[in-house]
Formats: sequence, structure tokens, C-alpha cells
Amino acid sequence: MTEIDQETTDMPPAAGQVDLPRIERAVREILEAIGEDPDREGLADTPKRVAKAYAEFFSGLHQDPADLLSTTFDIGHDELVLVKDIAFYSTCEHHLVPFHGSAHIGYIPGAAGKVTGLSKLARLVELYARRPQVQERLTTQIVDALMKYLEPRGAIVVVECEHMCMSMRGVRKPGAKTVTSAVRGQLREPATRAEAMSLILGK
Ligand SMILES: Nc1nc2c(ncn2[C@@H]2O[C@H](COP(=O)(O)OP(=O)(O)OP(=O)(O)O)[C@@H](O)[C@H]2O)c(=O)[nH]1
Ligand SMILES: [Zn+2]
Repeated sequence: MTEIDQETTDMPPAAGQVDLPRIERAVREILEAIGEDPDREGLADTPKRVAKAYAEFFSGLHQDPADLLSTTFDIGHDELVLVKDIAFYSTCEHHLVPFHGSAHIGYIPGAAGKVTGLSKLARLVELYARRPQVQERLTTQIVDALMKYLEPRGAIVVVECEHMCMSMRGVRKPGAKTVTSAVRGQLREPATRAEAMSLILGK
């Protein structure tokens, strides 16, 4: 059980703990409900494994973007910074199955000149991906965190994903890609936005 300080974070409410034994009990219950024998050899350790996996899949609930983005530096760069093709896995909050793809993140540093380490942008994607999610919220949470902590002139986030809930079940359309974008500040201006989009989409 991991406790966190909710006061100082902008994490969702009730995100304070992962109760591994409770997940184990629930997984055992699901195995029985689908007509399996949770005590057969191959499944004996499965509830434990799933509990550990879930703690990992949802670890972003217990992380605060402030911890990632509060260390910034000024390197006198006031043009677009773009990191593209940040691969990630997330979990669809409707079906609890994966969706996965790439995020592309760009921002134009603001008057304060705040620039963050490039890896922090990838960590920011992980932080929001490792929660029960929908792609639209993931996209806006990333861009809003950039705006809040880096105070840039503008920011853009484009996310492209395949959703397993559309591939392996339901409508069963493997390969269908969902693209979402969120754009803030100066990057909303047509010329700047077009430049960023052409850099993102020019593979
Ligand atoms: N907008 C959005 N929809 C999503 C996302 N992930 C899954 N969905 C959709 O959420 C919807 C849930 O629809 P429901 O009708 O409540 O659930 P369902 O009966 O399982 O739907 P089907 O997938 O059509 O079988 C589905 O259309 C999913 O494709 C996402 O990230 N964003
Ligand atoms: Zn889904």
C-alpha cells in the first residue's frame, strides 16, 4: 500500500493507494466467473501477477507532473522544441484493455525561457498514460501540464493510437488509428501550427 500526499498534487481524488491483495481477490473472482479453476497449476500465481501488473499500468495515478516539470533551465532558445514518436501504452477506461501508439509534443518556450529536459516530456506521457484513460483526456492533460509548468508561448500535442477495444472485441477493426490533438497559445496561429504539424507528420 503506497500513501501519497494529495494536498500538494493535481492528481485525481482517491488515487492514493494500490491495494494489491484486493486486486488479487478480484482477479480470482473473475477467473471463477469465466468458468476457470483459479487453483489449477497455471493460474495459481496469476492473481498476484495481475495485481503487480495493474500497479504498474496505473502507477501514473500516484505521480505528480510538478515533480517532473518543476526543474527547468534557460538555454536562450525561443523557437519550437518538438519531440516526436514517443511510443506508449495506456489502458482504456471503458474496457480496461490497452490502447497504444505514439505521442508528439512540441512547445515554444515563453518569456521566462523555461525549457525542460527532453526525457521529461516522455516521462510526462508515461505519467498520464499509466492511468485509466481516454485518448482525448490524455492529449489535453499533457498539453495543459506543459502550459502550467513551462509557461511556454504555445504548445501542441498530437496522439495517434490503436485501441484494443476496437481491434480484439466489439467492432473488431484492427489497424484503425485514432488521432487527437490539443493546441494552446501561439501554436494555434495557422502558420505556426502548420509548421509544427508538418514536422510531426513528416515521418
Ligand atoms: N472517445 C473515445 N472513445 C473511446 C476511447 N476508448 C474507447 N472508446 C469508446 O468508448 C465507447 C464505449 O461505448 P459503449 O457503447 O458504452 O460500450 P460498448 O458496448 O463496449 O461499445 P462497443 O465498443 O461499440 O462494443 C466505444 O465506442 C469505444 O470505442 C477513447 O479513448 N476515446
Ligand atoms: Zn475501450
